[in-house]
Amino acid sequence: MASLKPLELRWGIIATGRISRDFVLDLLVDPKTRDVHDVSHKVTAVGSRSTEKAQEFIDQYVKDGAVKAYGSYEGVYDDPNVDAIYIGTPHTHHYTNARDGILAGKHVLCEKPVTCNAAELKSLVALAQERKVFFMEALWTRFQPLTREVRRIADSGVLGEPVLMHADLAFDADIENIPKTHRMLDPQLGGGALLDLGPYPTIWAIVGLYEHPSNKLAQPSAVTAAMVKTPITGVDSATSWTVSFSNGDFAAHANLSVSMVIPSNEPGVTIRYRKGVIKVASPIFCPKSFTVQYFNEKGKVYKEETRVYEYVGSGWHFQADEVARCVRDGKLQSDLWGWDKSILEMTVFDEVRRQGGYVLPPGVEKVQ
Ligand SMILES: NC(=O)C1=CN([C@@H]2O[C@H](COP(=O)(O)OP(=O)(O)OC[C@H]3O[C@@H](n4cnc5c(N)ncnc54)[C@H](OP(=O)(O)O)[C@@H]3O)[C@@H](O)[C@H]2O)C=CC1
Ligand SMILES: O=C1OC[C@@H](O)[C@H](O)[C@H]1O
Repeated sequence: MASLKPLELRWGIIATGRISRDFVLDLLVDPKTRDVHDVSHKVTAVGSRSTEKAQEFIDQYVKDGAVKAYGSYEGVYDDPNVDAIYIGTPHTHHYTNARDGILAGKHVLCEKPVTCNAAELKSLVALAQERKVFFMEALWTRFQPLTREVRRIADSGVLGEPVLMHADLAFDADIENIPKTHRMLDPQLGGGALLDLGPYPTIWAIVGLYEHPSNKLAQPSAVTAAMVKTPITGVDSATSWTVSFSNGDFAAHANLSVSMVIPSNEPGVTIRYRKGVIKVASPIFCPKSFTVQYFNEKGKVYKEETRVYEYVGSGWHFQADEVARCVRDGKLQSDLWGWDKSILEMTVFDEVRRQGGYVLPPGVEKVQ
């Protein structure tokens, strides 16, 4: 039997900031170390607002003289040796970068939050369909083996239906001491806790409740929210919101929260089912373990299991493998993190910002 050659996806990197570095370092990890044999990755171009920065990024991280350095993002969009672009710019640039990449015929993996609002996202989805390119938000947590296993256990029905869940993500962004132009503080860059950290509690609400078979992929029935704003620039320093699902006999709530002023990322995620609990360890964007408790008829824990995950790299490569497989198979969206999920996320964020009174400056939202 002829051996199948792995598909090698050729990546162009848009922007040379922190997350582009992290993503590229994971792209360079040998896929065989995570038992992946059907796809592989190659960085062929890096685009930055400055050619020097692009070259420095290549020299420091990619370490391959054949990689092309561009002093503009357009250079990467137009490079025939690039199959897919990875967008690592600040939130409010995602729409324009993704649109330009799609229009140039590239497949697109775009950092979270994929856009500033649901309208921008829907417009990109329509464009990706029209141009027949793959397009996905880089919600890396969804592709990690731990998350897939949580989903498998929940789907097996052994815990019964979920009823209530909590998911929280906090870190101290040192907002008193960073410049007001930092992406965490500047409203022009979509600053604040919700847009930066909110995708993570949301991914767990989607895995725990939206994707649960009993919900039948019904949209949330209600969203309630509260925001605390920092006087420094007016963006949210902490936000809490509840997403309710109610579909026939199924009713469940997700209590979600984020903060950029607390120096602790506990308590993580707790999904409470009728017959047990799943507790996912912090940090919830890349947890390394989770515990399942099984209840007897009296609601007492009769069995507890903890699973621990280890792999080479930092966890961003799993989403890259998904992109490569989807491109290989001619898919425009992922089955694991499809457009419906990003649209749900951005629609909830629009509503949370509406209730919290967080209006982005004029001109920031390119589609409304
Ligand atoms: N998945 C994850 O774990 C993480 C995701 N992120 C997401 O990635 C995105 C970028 O975050 P991060 O890497 O921390 O940000 P950085 O500020 O470190 O990098 C952003 C890069 O975008 C480019 N850029 C283009 N326009 C601007 C502008 N007006 N202001 C600042 N930078 C600009 C710059 O690259 P250049 O000069 O080369 O053009 C810059 O280096 C965010 O949307 C964030 O949500 C962030 C951290 C972790
Ligand atoms: O995606 C992210 O995850 C980790 C956080 O530290 C970071 O601010 C955020 O962008």
